[in-house]
Amino acid sequence: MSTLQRPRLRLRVSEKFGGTVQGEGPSTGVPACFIRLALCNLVCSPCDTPYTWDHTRYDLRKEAPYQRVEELLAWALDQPEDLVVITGGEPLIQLAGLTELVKGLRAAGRAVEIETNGTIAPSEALVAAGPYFNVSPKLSRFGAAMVETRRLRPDALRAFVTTGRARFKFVVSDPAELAEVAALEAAYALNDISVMPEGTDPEVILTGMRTLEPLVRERGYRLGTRLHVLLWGDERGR
Ligand SMILES: Nc1nc2[nH]cc(C(=O)O)c2c(=O)[nH]1
Ligand code: SF4
Ligand SMILES: [Mg+2]
Repeated sequence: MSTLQRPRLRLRVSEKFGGTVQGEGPSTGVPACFIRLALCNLVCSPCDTPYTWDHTRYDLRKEAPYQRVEELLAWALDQPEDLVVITGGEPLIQLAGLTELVKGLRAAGRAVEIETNGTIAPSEALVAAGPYFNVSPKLSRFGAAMVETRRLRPDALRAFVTTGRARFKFVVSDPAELAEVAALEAAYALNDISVMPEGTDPEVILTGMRTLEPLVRERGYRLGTRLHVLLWGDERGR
């Protein structure tokens, strides 16, 4: 292929690290390496990765340098872990580069999970590349800094459900928020729902799980956690 057909795509990357496990969602505990893409289209106040997007507090020229997709691919394929988690920020903002990256990883036989806030519909090409989508729509408390129409995009949520490769993950800090989860489940026929507590401190996660466990079980959801927080607290790169 000529370079015209296949541009040398680059991605703005916040960090990449291996030697850890998937800490959230259905693959919790699976050995994984991570590529954290920069930039986000939302502005959640409890965000634990503001350095990926908040240019008022961080210098994104330093925090979010460009890297070539081939270089990222070479790095990921050099890691021993079979599972590559692409997170952010919001990875779907950089759709073209993301798609090339996922294609390369899948062609090399890697399992790929994309962590997303569910507001940007995946393209056909991205879905065809074969990642799983861990979709985490923001509830009213977590997304209080935004109007509902910004944090919940009906068309995008439907598009994720239609892929058949999406699982849904909600961060909850008050049991009352489970009613919001149930309303979204009904409105969009969401499948494979896990509910996890909010927090960057192991004690807070554990206490939250103890509170949520009976309520989440009653509703038939999966009790999620943040395993990396339980193990390593707020340490970056885990
Ligand atoms: N170990 C580990 N698992 C994770 N799962 C989702 C993460 C994220 O930041 O999106 C994350 C993370 O930052 N670390
Ligand atoms: S969607 Fe995620 S990365 Fe973006 S601001 Fe909210 S919590 Fe942070
Ligand atoms: Mg995280």
